[in-house]
Amino acid sequence: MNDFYYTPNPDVVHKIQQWDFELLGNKIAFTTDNGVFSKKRVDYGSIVLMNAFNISKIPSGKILDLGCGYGPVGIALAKKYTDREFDLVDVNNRALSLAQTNAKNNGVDNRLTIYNSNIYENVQSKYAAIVVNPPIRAGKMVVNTMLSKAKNHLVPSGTLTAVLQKKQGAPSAKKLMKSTFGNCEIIKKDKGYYILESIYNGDK
Ligand SMILES: C[S@@+](CC[C@H](N)C(=O)[O-])C[C@H]1O[C@@H](n2cnc3c(N)ncnc32)[C@H](O)[C@@H]1O
Repeated sequence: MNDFYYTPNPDVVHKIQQWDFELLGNKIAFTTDNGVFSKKRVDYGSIVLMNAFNISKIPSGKILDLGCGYGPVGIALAKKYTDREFDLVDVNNRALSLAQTNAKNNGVDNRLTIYNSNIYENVQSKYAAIVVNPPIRAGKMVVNTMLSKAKNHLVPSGTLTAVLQKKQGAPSAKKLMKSTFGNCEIIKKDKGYYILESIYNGDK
């Protein structure tokens, strides 16, 4: 049996929970279950990430919520920024099915596309922004690939915005993002969570 939230099909008995949570000024109804990340409340790092995300800095186009879990980041951003479309991807099918339910129950499913992808494996589009709260427990290879390959999935001037705790590798993630993109800023620090942001300036 495994209840690892970062596997395709967590083998753990279902325990559906429903609760409301205020994000970016909107009350959002969530359904969660065992076998998904942060099932009892929205993760604090994800809240810091969505609060720091600055829509006015990004070009026009779709936004990718990478490792969406049951959907808090993508759904909260979609509720707030009603002229944008979003793709939500995750490797965990249970999380994806909850994200679909949550998108529908909060009236944003018409602007969200939710699908399975192991990192960027099934990601075809280029995005105005990628937001990610990476799965530290899945290991460095997964986290580093999410950060370093983001470049291939952004339009010029698009941004990668990531949240990591200082103690879980934010400084080395910053170095990796800087070496990949040529730039990386810490745009927010809150209770040990760092929000790192890089801009894709196009390949010259
Ligand atoms: C830290 S959680 C964040 C979840 C969600 N964004 C949130 O705010 O609650 C990281 C997510 O990455 C997903 N993940 C793990 N490995 C992955 C992979 N190889 N490809 C895509 N997603 C993955 C996990 O299933 C998990 O939902």
